[in-house]
Amino acid sequence: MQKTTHKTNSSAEKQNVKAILIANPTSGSYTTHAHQIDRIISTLRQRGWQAELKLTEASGDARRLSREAVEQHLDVVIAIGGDGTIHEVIQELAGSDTALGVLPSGTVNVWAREVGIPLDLNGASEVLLNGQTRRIDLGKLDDRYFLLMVGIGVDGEVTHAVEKKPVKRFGVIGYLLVAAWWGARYPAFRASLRLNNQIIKVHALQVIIGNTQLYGGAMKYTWKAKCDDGLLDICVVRRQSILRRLPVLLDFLLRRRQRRQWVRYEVSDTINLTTTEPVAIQVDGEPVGHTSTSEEQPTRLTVVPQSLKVIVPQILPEDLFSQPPL
Ligand SMILES: Nc1ncnc2c1ncn2[C@@H]1O[C@H](COP(=O)(O)OP(=O)(O)OP(=O)(O)O)[C@@H](O)[C@H]1O
Repeated sequence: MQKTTHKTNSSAEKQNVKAILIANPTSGSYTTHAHQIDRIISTLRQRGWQAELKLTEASGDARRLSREAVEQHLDVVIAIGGDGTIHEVIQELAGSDTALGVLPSGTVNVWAREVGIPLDLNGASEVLLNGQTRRIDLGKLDDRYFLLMVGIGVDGEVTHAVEKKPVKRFGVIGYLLVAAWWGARYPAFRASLRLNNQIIKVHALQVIIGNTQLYGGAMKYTWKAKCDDGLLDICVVRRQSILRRLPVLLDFLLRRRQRRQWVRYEVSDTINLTTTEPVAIQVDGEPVGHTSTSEEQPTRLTVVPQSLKVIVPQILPEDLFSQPPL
């Protein structure tokens, strides 16, 4: 991966930082990391941070604690969990001056992988102390913010199915089994997307609308996306016969150039989407209902430029950011 370096004078800035660490104890690898967290908090305090740890007890707690952090004008909310916990936190950090920091302890940790935050917590805590702060865009699906992407179609169905079934407890393996089942039998859907300057009609297996590039920790559907350019990237995977689906998936997994032939790729800052039948949606990996079939009230996606402060490594993937450091 190509990398670029933007040095900022972060060590001077990062003293007297007021932070809360919000940990999801049910996230993928939390139990194996729990012992490290106390030591990391001690280190942060030694470096002049006011840092307090709170554990969530249920879904929704991370959002509530983040709202309180913004109200108290804290500098940083550190999410200890995966992309689902981050998804809750950004709902309240959006539009504020409170920055998102991450100690990744989820199953896949797409955001951490995307920007190069180390998956070992000591490495990730170094990023908190010596990283840089950037402002990035957030996408919005109706009233809900998203950091990574919205998926409509096969992955929406898979996310909804995993949520309902006991396979969730088998982690990535359970998810892959459900994905294989749905990937083979999913019928295509018809969608209409009204973008800035055009209306496109598609017959698709999958529509991905990305603020960032990485998908599922491995693939890139929206491979041209920049997280601070004021635009969303749209990748429509066209309908394929059942026999063709596996080779198409392999093209994406192996990031082969030829994957481009299977998709329609667009960019826009607004997308009004309708489908002929309701289609399942996932947002940052969370299941969130179905698409609208009504032209009068379409499913609406927008981008909110520069709405989230994030702490990221000094060395970033060069093709993910378009703006200079703060
Ligand atoms: N204490 C809790 N009990 C139950 N669910 C929780 C709790 N705290 C948060 N959650 C929910 O758990 C879900 C999954 O969390 P999270 O995404 O952090 O972990 P993960 O699924 O292991 O990681 P990833 O999304 O990176 O694969 C989220 O929807 C979040 O809202």
